[in-house]
Amino acid sequence: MERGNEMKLSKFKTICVFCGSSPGNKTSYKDAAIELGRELVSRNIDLVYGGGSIGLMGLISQAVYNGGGHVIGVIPKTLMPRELTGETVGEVKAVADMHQRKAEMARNSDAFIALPGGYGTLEELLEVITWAQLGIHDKPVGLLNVDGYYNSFLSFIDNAVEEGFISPTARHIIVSAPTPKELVKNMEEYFPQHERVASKLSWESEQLD
Ligand SMILES: C/C(=C\CNc1ncnc2c1ncn2[C@@H]1O[C@H](COP(=O)(O)O)[C@@H](O)[C@H]1O)CO
Repeated sequence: MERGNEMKLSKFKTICVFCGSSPGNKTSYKDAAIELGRELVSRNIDLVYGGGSIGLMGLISQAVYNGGGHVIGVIPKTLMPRELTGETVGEVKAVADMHQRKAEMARNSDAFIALPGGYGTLEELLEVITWAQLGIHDKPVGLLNVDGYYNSFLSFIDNAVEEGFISPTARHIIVSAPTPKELVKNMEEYFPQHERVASKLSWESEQLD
């Protein structure tokens, strides 16, 4: 490696990224997916994602793959036909169903990031937040708030805290930032503050198998 071009080190070896199977309407969403992919490569972090080449999923996986990074796509067998998911770059892990997919994605990652996306992304994001709250894992969960896409979601969460449904310490589970660089840095500094309902060990055989 050339002098002055050393790879930045990260405490994360692998990050799981949830993101839209659509590209969204703004160029900034597509740019952010590519920028996050390049940020992972620059820090030597492998990508775990939902597989396929459609929407933001395709852009981030291609960016990591083109940069020489390792890409692992975890796809349920029913979504494997190319007309649904497109071509997949890198390693493909076929799983039986959506539940096994999320467990497999979680097991193989040191942290999670959600880019802009729709129902699928929100469902995946909320599940890993809930798992963190319960103490199933203590991995950082990051929200890449591109162009304020997640402002209304974050306001909703703040309102849930105000209304007494989410504890202020559990609000802290969500780490958010507007750019990939800031987000990964904030996630590197994350330290859980919330009470865990059960220990990680007691959940491991239940949830992540
Ligand atoms: C049925 C649709 C697309 C099928 N293709 C998908 N291939 C792989 N993974 C997918 C697919 N659709 C959703 N996912 C997962 O959910 C997230 C994206 O969902 P969103 O609703 O677009 O936000 C993504 O992280 C994948 O893990 C048409 O949707």
